[in-house]
Amino acid sequence: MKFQKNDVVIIRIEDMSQTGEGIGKADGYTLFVKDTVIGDLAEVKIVKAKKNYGFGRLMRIVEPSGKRVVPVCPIARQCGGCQLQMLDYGEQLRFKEDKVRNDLMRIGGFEDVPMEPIIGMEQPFRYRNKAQFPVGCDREGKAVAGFYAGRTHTIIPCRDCVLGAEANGEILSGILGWMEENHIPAYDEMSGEGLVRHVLIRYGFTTGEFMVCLVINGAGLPAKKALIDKLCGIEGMRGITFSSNTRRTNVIMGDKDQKVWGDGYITDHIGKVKYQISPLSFYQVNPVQTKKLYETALEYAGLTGEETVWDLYCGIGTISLFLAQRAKQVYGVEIVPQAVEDARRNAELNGIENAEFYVGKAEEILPELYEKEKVRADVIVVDPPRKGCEESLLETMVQMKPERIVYVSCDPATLARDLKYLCGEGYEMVRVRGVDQFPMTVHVETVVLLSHKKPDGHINVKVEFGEGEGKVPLDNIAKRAEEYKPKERVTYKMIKEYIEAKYGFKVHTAYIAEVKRDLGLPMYDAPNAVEELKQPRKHPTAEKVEAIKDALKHFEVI
Ligand SMILES: C[S@@+](CC[C@H](N)C(=O)[O-])C[C@H]1O[C@@H](n2cnc3c(N)ncnc32)[C@H](O)[C@@H]1O
Repeated sequence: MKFQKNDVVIIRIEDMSQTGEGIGKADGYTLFVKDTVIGDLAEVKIVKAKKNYGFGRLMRIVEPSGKRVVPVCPIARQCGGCQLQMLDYGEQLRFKEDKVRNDLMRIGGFEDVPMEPIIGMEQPFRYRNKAQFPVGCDREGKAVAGFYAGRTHTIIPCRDCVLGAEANGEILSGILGWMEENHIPAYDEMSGEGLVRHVLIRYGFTTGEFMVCLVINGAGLPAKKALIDKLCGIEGMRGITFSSNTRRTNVIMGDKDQKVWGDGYITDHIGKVKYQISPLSFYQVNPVQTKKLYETALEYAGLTGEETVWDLYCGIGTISLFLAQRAKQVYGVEIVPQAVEDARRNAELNGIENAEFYVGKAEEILPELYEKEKVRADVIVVDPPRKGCEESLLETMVQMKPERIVYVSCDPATLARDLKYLCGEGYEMVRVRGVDQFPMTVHVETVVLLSHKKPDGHINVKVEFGEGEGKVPLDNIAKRAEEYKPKERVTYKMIKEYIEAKYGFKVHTAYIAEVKRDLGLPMYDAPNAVEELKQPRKHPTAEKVEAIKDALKHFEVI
C-alpha cells in the first residue's frame, strides 16, 4: 500500500460516486472525498486506507472547480442531509441523470436507455413539506433540536433548514420553550430515558396549513395545555398530535398518533385534486415536483377514459386519484391502513367514484385477487419504497399482461433490477424520465414506461399437411412442437401449491426466496431485506427447507 492513514495529499477530483463523494487519484491510489466536486484540486487527509482505495477528509480547496458554488446553508458540511449543496444545480441534475442511466445499464443490462431530459426545479430550496427534527441534549444538558451529523446520531442544533418551510423555526422554538418551562426532558438514546424524541412538522404548500406531531418515549403527553398555548397561535397551525414510540430503535414514528388539539390532518392540493394527510401517511415531500411527477406518470399511462388501472403502493391515493380523472376504474393497494383511510376519504372529498382501495401487501393482495377473481388491468402503476417490488408481485403483473406498466421509483438500483425482470418477461422499456424531487441531495425519482411487446408484423405462408411431395407430415409437426415447447416458468405460487398438496402445510414467499438464495440460485430480489421490518423475520424450519428443496427439484430448478 502506497499510502497510510493521516497522510496528506493533493489530488484533482475527477469523478463523483453515487453517494456524492468526489473521487480522485493520488499516484494511482483511488480516494473518496466528501465535500468535493468534479474539477476541485483539493488537499486531502487520508482517514481510512484500504489496500486498493481509501477515504479522505477535505482539508482545503487548493483550486475550486468551475462547478463549485457556495452552499446556502451555514451547516451544509456538518449536516448529513445535503450531499450536493456545493455543486452547481445544473450539474446536480446531470449527476442524477447519469446515475439513472448508469444503473439501468450496469444493473439492468440495458444497452440503450430512452432517457428524456430530467425535470429540475426553478427554485431548488424551501421545497420540503415535511421535516423530522431529532431532539436531544447539548453538553450543558439543554434540549436542542436539529439534524444528525452525517452517518452519526450526534445532533447538530438547527431550527431553520433551507430545504424546509420558514415557519419550522418558530414551531421548534415553541416546542423547546415548552420543554424548558415545563421541565420536560429530551430523550437520551444512550440511556433510553427522557421523553421527547422527535418533532415531525407537515406543511401544506397550497393551503399554508401546518401540523405537528411529537414522537415521545412514553404513553402520555404532560402539560398539554401549555403546549397548545405555545403553538396554536402560529399562523396556519391546524393540529397537534403525539405518537408514542418506546422502542429502542431507529424507526422514528410509533404505530399510531393521538390528537392533542385541532384536526388530525392537514389539507393540500396537487393540481385539481385535494388531499387530506395524516401524520403517519406517506406523502411526497416536494409538492411542486410531485405535480410534475404525477403529470409524467399520467402521460406515460396513456389513458383514454376506458382503462382499468391498478396503482400499487398507493399511499393516500395521490396517484390513484390523479389517474382516476382519466380512467374508467382505478384500484389502489397500500400496506398502511391509515393511509388507505385517507385515500378513501380523499376520493370522497373530490367526488371521485371510480377509485377503490385495498389494505395489505401488494405482493399478497394482487396475486390473491388475480387467482381468485381473475382481476385484470390495462395499465399497472407501481411506486414502491426503496427496496422495490417483490418477485411474487412482478410475477403476477406479468401474468396479468397489462398493455402498459408505469414504474415510479425513488431508487434507480432496485428500479433497474425490477425492469430487468419485466423486460425479460415480454415488456419493453419505452420512455425514462428523472424528476428531481430532492434538490441538493443525491436522491432522484424516476418514471419509466414499459409497453407489452407485440409481434412486429406477420407473413402468410401456405402449407399443405399430409403425406407426399411438398406436404408436411402431421406427426413431424407434433414432434417439433414438443421440442420447441417453452419450459414452464416456475413461479412461487407453483412451489407453494406443490408443497401444500404434498406436505399439507403452507410456506411463505420469503422462505422460498431464502432457500433459493442459500442454494445460490439466481435471485433478482431479496424479499427479506425489508427496510421497515419492525421485528426480525423468522427463518423457515428444517422441515420447510426440505419441502422447498423438494419442490425445486420437482420443477427441475435444481
Ligand atoms: C414511495 S411511497 C408511494 C406512495 C404514493 N404512490 C405517493 O406517491 O404518495 C410507497 C408506499 O408504499 C407503501 N408500502 C410499503 N410496502 C408496501 C407493500 N408491501 N405493499 C403495499 N404498500 C406498501 C408505503 O406505506 C408507502 O405508502
